[in-house]
Formats: sequence, C-alpha cells, structure tokens
Amino acid sequence: MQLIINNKIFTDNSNEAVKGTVFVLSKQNEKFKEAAIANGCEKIIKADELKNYFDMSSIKVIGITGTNGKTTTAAAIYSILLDLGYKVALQGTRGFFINDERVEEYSLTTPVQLGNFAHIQKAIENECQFFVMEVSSHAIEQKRIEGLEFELKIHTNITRDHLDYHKTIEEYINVKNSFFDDNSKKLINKDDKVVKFNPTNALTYSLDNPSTYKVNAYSFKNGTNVMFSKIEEMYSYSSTLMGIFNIYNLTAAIAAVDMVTSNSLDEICAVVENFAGVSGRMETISTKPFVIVDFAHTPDGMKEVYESFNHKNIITVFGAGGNRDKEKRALMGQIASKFAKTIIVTSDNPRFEDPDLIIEDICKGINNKNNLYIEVNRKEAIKKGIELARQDEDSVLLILGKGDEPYQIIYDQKMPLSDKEEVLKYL
Ligand SMILES: CC(=O)N[C@H]1[C@@H](OP(=O)(O)OP(=O)(O)OC[C@H]2O[C@@H](n3ccc(=O)[nH]c3=O)[C@H](O)[C@@H]2O)O[C@H](CO)[C@@H](O)[C@@H]1O[C@H](C)C(=O)N[C@@H](C)C(=O)N[C@H](CCC(=O)O)C(=O)O
Ligand SMILES: Nc1ncnc2c1ncn2[C@@H]1O[C@H](COP(=O)(O)OP(=O)(O)OP(=O)(O)O)[C@@H](O)[C@H]1O
Ligand SMILES: N[C@H](CCC[C@H](N)C(=O)O)C(=O)O
Ligand SMILES: [Mg+2]
Repeated sequence: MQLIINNKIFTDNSNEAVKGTVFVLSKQNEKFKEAAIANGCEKIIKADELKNYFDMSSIKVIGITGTNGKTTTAAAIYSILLDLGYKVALQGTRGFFINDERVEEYSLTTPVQLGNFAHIQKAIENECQFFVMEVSSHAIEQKRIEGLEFELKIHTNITRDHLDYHKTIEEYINVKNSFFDDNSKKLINKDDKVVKFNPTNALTYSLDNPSTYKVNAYSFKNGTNVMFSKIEEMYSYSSTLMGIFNIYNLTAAIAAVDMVTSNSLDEICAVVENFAGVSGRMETISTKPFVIVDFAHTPDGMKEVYESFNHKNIITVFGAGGNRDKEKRALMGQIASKFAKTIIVTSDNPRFEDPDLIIEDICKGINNKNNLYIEVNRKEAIKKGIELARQDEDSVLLILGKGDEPYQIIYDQKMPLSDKEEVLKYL
C-alpha cells in the first residue's frame, strides 16, 4: 500500500521501500524493517507519526465499533449528516463512499493505516467535514487505526464474533473495550453488559437502563416509531427499518449527530425517516411470499432477527463461513432450532473448508431434525425456501449471513452469487 503526500511516497511494503520513499512501520510489518533499510528507503517512521505529515484539522473522524450494527449505524449517521447538508465520507464493510457516491468496492471493513489515511485524504479533497468509519476488532488489535484522532467513538454492542482470530471471548472483549479507554468523546450503549469505558467525555444511550439518550417507548405500527428523552426533553422519530436492534442503531446515530454538530435534535430526528436502511440488512425483497435478506452471521445477530418475527412461521436459510470461528456454528444451529419452524442449512463462503463438514458442525446444534433440510448449494437452498414460503401464508423466509455480498467464496475464488438476485429469480 502506498500513500502520496506532497509528492512524497509513503509505503508499508518493504519491497517498495526504495530510495526516496518513506517506510511506514506498523505492528504488521515490523518484521520487514531490515528489508526496507536494505532496499534503500530514505526514512522510517511509525504509523502514528503519519499525522505529522498530514493536516486533518478540517475533518472530524467518527469511529464505530461493536459486534453487530456497525455498518447500519455508520450508514445512518452518514445519511443524517448528508440530509442536514454536510459533506461526508463513509468507510466500512460495504466499501468507501463520498457525498452519496460509491468510490470503492468491498474490501476490508477497516483498511490498514495507509489505507485509512488515503481515504481521509480523498475525503478532505472532496471538502468533507465528516469521515464516518467502522472499526473492526481486527483493526484495533492490529493497530490499523494508529495515528487517527477521533472526534467521537461509538459502541454498539459486544457479543461474540471472530473467535477464530481472537481465540477467547475475554480477549475479544478486551480488544473491543480498549477502543474506549482514552479521553475522547464517546457514545456507549448502556444496555450492554460487558462494555468497559473511560467515563471522561462519555455519553450513553439505551432502551432499558438509565442513559443520556433514553428510549422511553416505541411501536411497530406503520413502521417504527420511537420516543426518547435527552435529560428532561422528549423527542420522537419514525423509520421504515424493522427490528428492536435497529432502534439501538438509529438512536445511536441520532445521538452521535447531536454530539458532533450544532443542529437541534428536532432537526436531526426529522431526517431520520429518509434513511432507507442498508442493502442486505433486514432488507425486504418480497412481501408475498414474505422474504427478507439479512447479514446476521453470529448466534446473537440471528437471535435478534428471529425475535423480530416471533409472530410468524419462520423458515430460515443460512450457513457459516469457512476458516472462521468454528465454535459459533453449533450455536447458530441451536438458535435457529429455537425460533424457526423450518431450517435449511446451506453454504456461506466455505473458503478452504469442506462445506459438508461446516454444515455438520451447524447441525450439531439442531436437536429436532424434523423440519430440517440440508442443501449445500446456496442457490438451491434459496429456491427450496421460496417453495416452502409459498405454501404458508403466515411464513417469513429469512435468508441470513451474506447480506448484499455479491459472491460465494470457494477456496480463494469469489464466485458471483447474490441472495437477493436468487430470490428475485424464483419469484
Ligand atoms: C488475519 C488478518 O487480519 N490479516 C491481515 C494482516 O495480514 P498479514 O499480517 O498476514 O499480512 P502480511 O502479508 O504479513 O503483511 C503485513 C505487512 O507487511 C508488509 N510486507 C509484507 C511482505 C513483505 O515482503 N514486506 C512487507 O513489508 C505488508 O505490506 C503489510 O503492511 O495484515 C494485512 C495487511 O497489513 C491485512 O490485509 C490482512 O487482512 C486479511 C486480508 C483479512 O482477511 N483480514 C480479515 C480477517 C479482517 O481484517 N477482517 C476485519 C473484520 C471484518 C468484519 O467484521 O466486518 C476487517 O476489518 O475487514
Ligand atoms: N444493534 C444491533 N444489535 C444486534 N444485532 C444487530 C444490530 N444491528 C444489526 N444487527 C444484526 O447484525 C447484522 C449485521 O449488521 P451490520 O452489518 O450493521 O453490522 P456490522 O457490525 O457492520 O457487521 P460486520 O462486522 O460483519 O461488518 C444485521 O444484518 C442484523 O442482523
Ligand atoms: N465481514 C464478516 C462477516 C462475513 C459473514 C459471512 N458471510 C462469512 O463469510 O463468514 C467477516 O469477514 O467475518
Ligand atoms: Mg460491518
């Protein structure tokens, strides 16, 4: 990766660290320092020194971490800020966006150091006042966010994910919490039981516990309607987004915009309705049969989705990623069997693993095998789901795990596949 500032090349790759370039040292490439020197680089700096070469004072960086809800909360903040007339950049799982336009496709949720700086540079060139970014646990652990100064840090929730990488849940929680141990402005979900944060400059939001931005009531009639209070004052907003978890995401987004702008909460709440949600996140693809595509890929994420459709006969299609946390698989099976009437277990990015064995792992959590179908081919699994949904008017088909990912990863190949397009094909 290279970054050019005032005609000077900064690189994090020793192979590119030739004469006249600056080698930017990070946790990941420390081991290549000698190679960079051998290649003749002009200078070596630490990633957190990059800020000395770079004037970022015109842009406010907002970072969001948590197990679930980062992409949705980030997109909601982006949408609200744009609607209020600001220029904004958004960086996360779905790519990189500037002022309502997609600039880059999917890659990492949080790029490496030089990648973050390059995007911020582009945002500044486009006169953005805000840079909204998702911060993954990998990024915190690998110090990809070194050298960034955050105007606001937001916490969504901490459950379980990526244990293939972090090994233990304790380590995962510690990594996430470490994002909140400094004196920056923070916005914390007060209903989360494991979050630990430095209380200096922290405000909170919640549905259950006392907090700064406290949801007092909500209803799901004709969309989602929410009343919340800040200190003594009451406010309300409406949204087309479904699910209690989206009340968390939207309330966090409103609170965040309140914390970083001088707009009134009434102004902010008025534009929330315009946010149509994120592609592939609780997205209704069809109402008859009722079909939803969602990105839930953790036991907790699935539970949240299923609970939102408790009044329906749930038919669900899902798998679990290969070369990722194996422990979550049986738990996902368990959650599905608790809530769903019919389960179709299939593949979700098997990568280098045998898809049949991943499915076996998932099925270990499913006790009642009566309404269980196994279909390793995801396209066929979706087709089966639609067939079954057509036979039951009270059903909802919940296709989980891939959201709007446009591919299935088999070995290291990305084969084109879109859950949404498959659904539309069979309707
Ligand atoms: C497991 C993991 O996170 N791996 C990341 C890690 O890989 P690595 O340490 O093996 O990389 P490496 O090839 O040794 O290179 C490390 C550094 O050395 C440098 N290098 C390398 C070779 C050389 O000869 N000389 C040299 O200087 C490279 O330029 C680089 O800066 O560092 C690389 C760059 O520094 C990342 O691209 C890579 O992400 C891989 C591709 C990945 O798939 N990561 C996923 C798991 C990830 O990060 N996901 C999260 C969360 C997703 C979510 O929940 O939404 C994300 O933020 O996307
Ligand atoms: N606040 C929340 N609490 C619990 N579950 C949520 C919440 N928000 C979203 N979800 C569920 O998690 C899924 C992923 O949401 P989203 O993409 O916003 O999260 P993310 O943190 O960016 O995930 P990832 O780290 O995989 O990119 C959604 O499709 C939904 O099922
Ligand atoms: N962005 C996350 C979720 C991907 C979910 C699922 N589609 C998978 O491949 O496991 C990750 O890379 O772990
Ligand atoms: Mg994300």
